[in-house]
Amino acid sequence: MTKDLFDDASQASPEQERRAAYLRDLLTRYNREYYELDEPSVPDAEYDRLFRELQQLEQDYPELWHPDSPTQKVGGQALDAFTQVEHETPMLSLDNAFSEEEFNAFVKKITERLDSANDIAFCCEPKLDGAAVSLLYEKGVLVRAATRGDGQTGEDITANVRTIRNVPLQLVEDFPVRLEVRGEVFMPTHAFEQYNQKAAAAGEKTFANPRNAAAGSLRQLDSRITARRPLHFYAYSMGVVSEDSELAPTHFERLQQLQRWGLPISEEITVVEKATGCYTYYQDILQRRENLRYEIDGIVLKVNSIALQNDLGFVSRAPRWAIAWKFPAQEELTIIRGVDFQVGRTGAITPVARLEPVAVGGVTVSNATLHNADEIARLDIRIGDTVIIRRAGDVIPQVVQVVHERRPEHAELIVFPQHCPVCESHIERAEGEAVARCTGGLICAAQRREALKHFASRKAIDIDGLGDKLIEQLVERDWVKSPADLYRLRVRELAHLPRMGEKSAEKIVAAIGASKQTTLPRFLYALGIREVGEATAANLATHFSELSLIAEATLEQLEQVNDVGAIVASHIYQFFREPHNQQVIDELIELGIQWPAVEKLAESEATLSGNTYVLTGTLTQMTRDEAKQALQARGAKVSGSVSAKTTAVIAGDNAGSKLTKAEQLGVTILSEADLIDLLK
Ligand SMILES: NC(=O)c1ccc[n+]([C@@H]2O[C@H](COP(=O)([O-])OP(=O)(O)OC[C@H]3O[C@@H](n4cnc5c(N)ncnc54)[C@H](O)[C@@H]3O)[C@@H](O)[C@H]2O)c1
Ligand SMILES: [Zn+2]
Repeated sequence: MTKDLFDDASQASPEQERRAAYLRDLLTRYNREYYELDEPSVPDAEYDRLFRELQQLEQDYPELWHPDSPTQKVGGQALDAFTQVEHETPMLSLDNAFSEEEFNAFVKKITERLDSANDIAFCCEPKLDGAAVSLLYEKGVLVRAATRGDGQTGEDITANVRTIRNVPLQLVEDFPVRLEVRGEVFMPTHAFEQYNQKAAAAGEKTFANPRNAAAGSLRQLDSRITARRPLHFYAYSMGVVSEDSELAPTHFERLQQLQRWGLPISEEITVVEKATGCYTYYQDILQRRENLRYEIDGIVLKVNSIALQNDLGFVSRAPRWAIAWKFPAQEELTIIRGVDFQVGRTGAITPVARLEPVAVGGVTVSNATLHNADEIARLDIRIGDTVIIRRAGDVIPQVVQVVHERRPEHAELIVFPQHCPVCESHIERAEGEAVARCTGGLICAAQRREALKHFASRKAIDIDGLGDKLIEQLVERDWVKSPADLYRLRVRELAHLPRMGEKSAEKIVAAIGASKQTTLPRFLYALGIREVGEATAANLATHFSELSLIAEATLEQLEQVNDVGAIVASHIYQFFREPHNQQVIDELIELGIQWPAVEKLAESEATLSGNTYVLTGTLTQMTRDEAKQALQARGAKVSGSVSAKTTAVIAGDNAGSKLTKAEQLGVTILSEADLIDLLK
């Protein structure tokens, strides 16, 4: 087939036409979500790719060009809820470079336009990731602040901006009569993380990233809300300035002028000669990106001479004299392929998403933590979902959001396992706790090392000479899988370990043998039941006096024990319901672990058994501790908080909130005299 020269190759195909229309619609929607709702549904990297694709189509096929195309526009519409502000000169966007080649192309273009011999000086600035604002000062006083809006019309956010601590309300020194300043409002990284933590704890909305946090906080209708958000401002250029003051001939010096008048500017701004200086600056800031106090998505390079800036001028949406050289994106799109459940050293089960590998922040990421079941529910993640992954600094990659519009039809729900993937023990999630845990503390390979260290420790079974290093060696060689295996170790085996002679091996085996003679509280503590410390172990021992009674106790019976609340009771209960744990205990006892019988309180002395008291206020005849001991000696439980289960509150002088609570719940209130009667 011969190619007809007049067959117009630059005609867009119907498919390309449809694609361009589709991209225009999609980007218009993304703009609305990003600029007007402060709630983007895709990461910037995805937006930028689609934007570039549309730009390319419009460039290749001029007939696809459209005045309403997002490529011709800046930002989004100003919201009607705010008073609108007409900008005296438009607030534009910036052209982007995503690589060194693209930056070189920018330099080449301006060098040609300026007819200059490649010796242009550039002002280099970090590209702050927040929201652009215009501040108007009249006679040195901040009279108006506005968002960029669509570049022509912005929103009046004066009341909100006045609450930002480092925005001066009054200028100083030789400021011009009228000055418009442009700059970025952003949320420093640390403040953003703190804010999100607090918001999550209070069940409030969190932000996906500092940029959304800043933009969302800035456009609050109630400035008291903005005041509570940790916002910050840096100026990066002048807008309209009255003629009474002489402006410097370079951009950098003008920033210095702004600083002299009291406006904060970033400490990272410098001037370099030629493009090579820009590379060095790019590398330097990229390397320090994680250590900056705020998030940046690249650097901005501006022709420093104002005269040259004026020669270069503007295109529709951006100046020709500046470029944003973007850093690798910290947020990317990828797909959740599956979820693995990992068991930590303390039995905590962590769901980890297996991802379609993706480059984020310059690193390939193929896993991201999902934290816990609540987080999975909060994000509403399913297997097969397209999600936004964020990797900033040294923090482990996070899934910030599901892109719901890209959910495939058969996306699978994530099912939290009931049994430990390592040891198959039951997984327990205590009420009110976010973390689910494997209950096979004594046998779970994932927890073995820590469980054994605890078992052998001084306050537990107390095996002299069995230190952490040795335990690690034993676990690594698989010689010891549970505490019972310790009692099966032989001198012959041990002596083979590095740096261990026959003598030391004998000593250790002897120490292990000696530990068989123990006490019930020590044994209970050594089992490593969650939240059962030494004191609780001792209370359990005196209350029940026999291990079998503890193992068989109901939740209600366990809650009768001093210092045992509903949560601890459930940990104890679950522990003994796990067959593996029971098996290890049986083995230990078979191997000769024993303890002297614990004296149980005689029936006749346990006059207050089954009762729970709360002590509050100041007693005169005895201290609160003495009262507590006396009550406990009679079999009563002394609790720290009042509930409907409380038998009575014993109120001394100046009793406070516990007394009020008792009154509210209708719990009996006793005086110190009543207490003395009880103890007779
Ligand atoms: N995720 C989405 O759905 C979505 C939608 C729309 C836009 N976006 C993102 O926004 C970008 C376009 O936004 P844009 O038009 O605000 O452009 P931009 O963010 O690429 O660059 C212009 C802006 O940079 C800011 N800036 C920061 N430091 C500066 C400095 N030192 N000097 C000058 N300006 C500085 C200013 O606010 C200025 O308005 C896109 O590239 C995309 O990444 C994302
Ligand atoms: Zn386990």
